Amino acid sequence: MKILEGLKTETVSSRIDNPIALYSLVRSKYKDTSILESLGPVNEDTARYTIIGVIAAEKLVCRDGQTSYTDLTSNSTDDQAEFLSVMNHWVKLGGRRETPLQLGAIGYLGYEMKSLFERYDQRLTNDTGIPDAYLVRYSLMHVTDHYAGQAYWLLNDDEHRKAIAEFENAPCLIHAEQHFYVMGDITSDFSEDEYLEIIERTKEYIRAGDIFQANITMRFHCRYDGDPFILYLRMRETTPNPFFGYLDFDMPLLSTSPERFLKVSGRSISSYPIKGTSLCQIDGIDQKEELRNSEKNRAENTMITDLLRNDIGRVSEQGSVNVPILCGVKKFNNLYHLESIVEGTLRPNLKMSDILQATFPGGSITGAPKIRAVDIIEELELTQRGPYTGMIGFFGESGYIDSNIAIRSIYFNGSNLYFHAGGGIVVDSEARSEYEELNNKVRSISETCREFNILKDYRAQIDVIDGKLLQLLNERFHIVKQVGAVKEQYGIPVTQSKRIDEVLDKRTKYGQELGDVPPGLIPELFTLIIEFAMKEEETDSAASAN
Ligand SMILES: C=C(O[C@@H]1C=C(C(=O)O)C=C[C@H]1O)C(=O)O
Repeated sequence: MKILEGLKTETVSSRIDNPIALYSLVRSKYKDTSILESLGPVNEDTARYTIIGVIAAEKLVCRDGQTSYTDLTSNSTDDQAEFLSVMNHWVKLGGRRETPLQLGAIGYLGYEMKSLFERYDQRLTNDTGIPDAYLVRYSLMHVTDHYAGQAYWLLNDDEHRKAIAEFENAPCLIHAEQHFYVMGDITSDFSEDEYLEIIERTKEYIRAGDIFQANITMRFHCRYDGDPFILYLRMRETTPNPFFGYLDFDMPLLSTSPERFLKVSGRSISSYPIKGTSLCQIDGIDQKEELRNSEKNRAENTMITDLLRNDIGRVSEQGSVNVPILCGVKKFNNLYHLESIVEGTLRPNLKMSDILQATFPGGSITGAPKIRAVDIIEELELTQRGPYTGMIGFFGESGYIDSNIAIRSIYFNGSNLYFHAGGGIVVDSEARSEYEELNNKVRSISETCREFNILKDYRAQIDVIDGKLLQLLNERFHIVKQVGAVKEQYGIPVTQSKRIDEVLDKRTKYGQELGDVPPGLIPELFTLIIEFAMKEEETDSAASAN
């Protein structure tokens, strides 16, 4: 099948200054839309652009090693497409536009796409149904440059002018469907003990000399209902990070990643490996210097930085690779991470596939050396990673690429949502603190999901009522103690069968009149209360007898 040619891109300026509101409207009108956002303080490099994929023209979807390419304008599909040749066709490296002001594709390459580049062991199977890769090439996009305070439409089809006019004139409000709920508890595939055991096995491989480091991860899931975009809107508030995105594909994917994988602009290529994690505060004490000086975390990061130098070196001019920052401490919400920067100058005449071949999957989520680490991961982990630890990004037709490492990300298959977390394991890793670190990494996602638990409001009401019940019980037993004292003083026996029968009878009848109290509960509950009350009275008498 003929793949659509990259047509001349036209740039039209836009007055819209609230891209997330625009996106909420875009997704209500079109299929396969997407938004990439960089959240946090705006500067020249990060939090600069918001990129919205508005009208989809082509898509590329990979499942179990099979790639299908669809030309959405004619609705024709080729089920035997070659993933990398389509990507090479879509992205021409070395273009002169060094910003995302160019049409292009948005989407993800999941971790399983690794098998395009190397013969890795394959043991785990896809049990979620999420495609291994999903990329959409757009003929209408909207890009906001927050640093320059400007916004643009990019289009290659005059027909889209009507849509642009409609969006420009629409009220700038966030459109979101009614609800998003999470049902039941979040469960993980490993129990804590199993995870600790896996960490020990990883360390055995390290001691045996197979690897220096492996990034071992686990999956969490729970049931959901409704529109995941509502969760995305909330995550923007709870955990703003520089590599956010929402891909509104057949199975939506949202990312709150802090980590840049690859940026390509003109001939420069860079990667910002993150490795080394700590809560910002432990017992009220700031952990920045602790992390900066942690030998273990610095070693973890340095190994991966070295791996990235090697990977980027494979596509860079000789002598051009350098590391302007090694182990810088950066704050991402409640976490500090060590982040390095590796950059190089691309050799001329490279293709997109050369870059992926040299670097994918990212070293920070595999370990070192990469190939052996990936095989060990396949042996030790319990589930496929899906989009997690792959890359999510923008692939511009003139060669501007910006992408994240798809960590702190959630994918949705219609009934369940899934997210994963993990960390780099080295020889001196302590299994229990690795488990804690992993939980710190998912905390913002799991806590935000819990806010949407369908039972949350009811549970809160029950908590209040239970509080009142407990106070009343406390009052009741306070009086029971006084009764005990009186019985003791006047020699009245603690057990008063007639009174017990009376109380049980009256309470049971009153319970029935109330209507909602289950009939069997009251006699059982009050028998128990009276039993304990008599014990209290007896203890009281015994105490005063002593
Ligand atoms: C694997 C994850 O994170 C990776 C591991 C890190 C670490 O070990 O310190 C830090 C950032 C990521 O490269 C994750 O968040 O799930």
